Amino acid sequence: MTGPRPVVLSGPSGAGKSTLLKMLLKDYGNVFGFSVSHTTRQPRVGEVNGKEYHFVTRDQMQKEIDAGEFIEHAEFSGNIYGTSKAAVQAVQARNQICVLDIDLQGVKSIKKTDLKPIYISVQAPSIEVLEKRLRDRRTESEESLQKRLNTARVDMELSNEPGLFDLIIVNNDLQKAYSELKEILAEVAPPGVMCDDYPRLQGRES
Ligand SMILES: Nc1nc2c(ncn2[C@@H]2O[C@H](COP(=O)(O)OP(=O)(O)O)[C@@H](O)[C@H]2O)c(=O)[nH]1
Ligand SMILES: Nc1ncnc2c1ncn2[C@@H]1O[C@H](COP(=O)(O)OP(=O)(O)O)[C@@H](O)[C@H]1O
Repeated sequence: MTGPRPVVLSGPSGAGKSTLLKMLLKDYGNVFGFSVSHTTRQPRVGEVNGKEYHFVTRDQMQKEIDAGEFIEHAEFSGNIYGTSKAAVQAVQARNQICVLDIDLQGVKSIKKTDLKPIYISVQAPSIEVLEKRLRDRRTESEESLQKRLNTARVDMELSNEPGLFDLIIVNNDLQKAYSELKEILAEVAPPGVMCDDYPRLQGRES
């Protein structure tokens, strides 16, 4: 793989990965590009096919996995999620730094590839806070919420494994978490880009 190192964001459902990613892409959307995963889960209200995910059926996804079109895939909370080769190539073709939002199984799979990203884990301050955030988000059924909380407990435990992540961001105060994210991304972004003035200079700040 050539070009700048990609970035992996992982961490429990509800920890704040999508929120931080949205902030990053709003401010630095010409520097970073999101790797749009495939999933068999149903779209949430407001989610657009091809933007947050490529929403596909299990049959369709399994066929593409069998055809070798995925870099990695995993079963999460009763659905398949996966990163296609095309998703990463699309970002790299735009000369952007590729950002992947994947679960812990995805992290372990990506570690076996030659992608060599920076690995960042986003964690909530506690399981209680995580549960409140997930409930307040109102995207999950009680069953899906419980599955996510169970997976989150495992994620919180395993993510502390030395060497697994380059950085663990505890997302308590959102602005502080975002600053920490920008600070580590300065290591992969072109010099000077991650300065606070960049979004304003690009006319990207609201
Ligand atoms: N392994 C893997 N995990 C993914 C991929 N895309 C999303 N995920 C993970 O799947 C989990 C569930 O995602 P989602 O259903 O969007 O729920 P949310 O994280 O609560 O917003 C999250 O932990 C994501 O990081 C992928 O392509 N591969
Ligand atoms: N620092 C924070 N403080 C309070 N609420 C937050 C914070 N970060 C994210 N949230 C909220 O928590 C919920 C889960 O965040 P989200 O970005 O969807 O998590 P993830 O993508 O990791 O599943 C969302 O409703 C979001 O608005």
